[in-house]
Amino acid sequence: MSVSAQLGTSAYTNSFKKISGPVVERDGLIQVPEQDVSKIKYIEYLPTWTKEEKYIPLKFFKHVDPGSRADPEFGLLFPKSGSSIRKPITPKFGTTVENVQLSQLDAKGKDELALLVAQRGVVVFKNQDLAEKGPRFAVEYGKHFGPLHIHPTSGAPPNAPELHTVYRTPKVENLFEHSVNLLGWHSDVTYEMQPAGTTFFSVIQGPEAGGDTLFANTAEAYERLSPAWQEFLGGLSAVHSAIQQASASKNEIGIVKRDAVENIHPIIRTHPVTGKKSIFVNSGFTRSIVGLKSEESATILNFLFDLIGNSHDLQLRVKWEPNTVVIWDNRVTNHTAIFDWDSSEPRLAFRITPQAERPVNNLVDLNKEDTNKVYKGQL
Ligand SMILES: O=C(O)CCC(=O)C(=O)O
Ligand SMILES: [Fe+2]
Repeated sequence: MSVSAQLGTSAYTNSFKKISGPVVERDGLIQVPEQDVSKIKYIEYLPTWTKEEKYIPLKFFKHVDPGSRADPEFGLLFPKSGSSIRKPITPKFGTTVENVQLSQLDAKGKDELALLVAQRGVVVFKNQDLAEKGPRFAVEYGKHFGPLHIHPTSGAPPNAPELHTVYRTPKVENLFEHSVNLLGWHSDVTYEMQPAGTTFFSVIQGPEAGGDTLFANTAEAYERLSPAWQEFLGGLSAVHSAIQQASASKNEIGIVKRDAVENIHPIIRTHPVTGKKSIFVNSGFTRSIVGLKSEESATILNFLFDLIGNSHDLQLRVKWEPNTVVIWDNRVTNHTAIFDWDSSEPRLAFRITPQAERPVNNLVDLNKEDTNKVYKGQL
């Protein structure tokens, strides 16, 4: 197998049609076939595309993370006299929260939420009314956390292009025809200069069992490295690419809303709020290490993908129930969908994707457009 064939062949970037099923052109929109729509509870979240929808390249902006303004005592989320409760999912990673209604949080409550998510990596909220409030509410809600990313290829509700939807048709057959599993570990849109930070995801309809989402803690993955490797990797940066995702989408449904980009990010990034370091590579989008020979680069990246994807002792698994909303900090986690059900039950989810700062190794470089000076121009 060639070096390039070992990298970046994730289910996430390559198997849109296999996983999502066919789309048709109807009423001027590319969308799911009519017979599938009757099975869907919240049809306003179904993905749609138009060939005319085009966006100009994203521009740099300074990001002040809402978590940096938060009360570290969490007096609004978890008031001493209140009924809200939090339980860790694993000791260092993930928290489940009950008796907090996300839609009711004011600006200060949302700041606390950003801090909680930064500290715990993944936070699971049960019994939420976000889906019921509709796509536009979700969009307005998410803007507090950063400018919302419009995905270059994903489908979205017609009135909410900022949402990214994930849909699997009832009619996928022979899912494992070409691969023994469909795991696609990634963090979201890391090919952008400023990838996602505090990211919201809700599976609003899914199978009775299956379709869970796996998460890995990349801050903990960094802690597992020896000091020598921490130092070595701290001086390196990697190319993240949207090209495979865009070309798969172009071939399969003829859609690319924004030209594919590549960006270089430090392999070890530092979180602007917690100050913690994490490994910032993912098998979905990270292609090569700047300045290394191809075999060296592939060896290191495959080692890191393996550390993140196969260390079950730094991972957690979310089982979706109706009205669960999960928020992850995309800077300190990787995740993968799980396609393990072959019943005719569809699965429909939406994501709110606020962008955050340009990743930096050292916080002295925070919010400088030219942050990664030493790496620039080496694509
Ligand atoms: O469907 C899932 O469980 C995860 C999908 C995903 O990776 C995403 O929307 O960012
Ligand atoms: Fe994702």
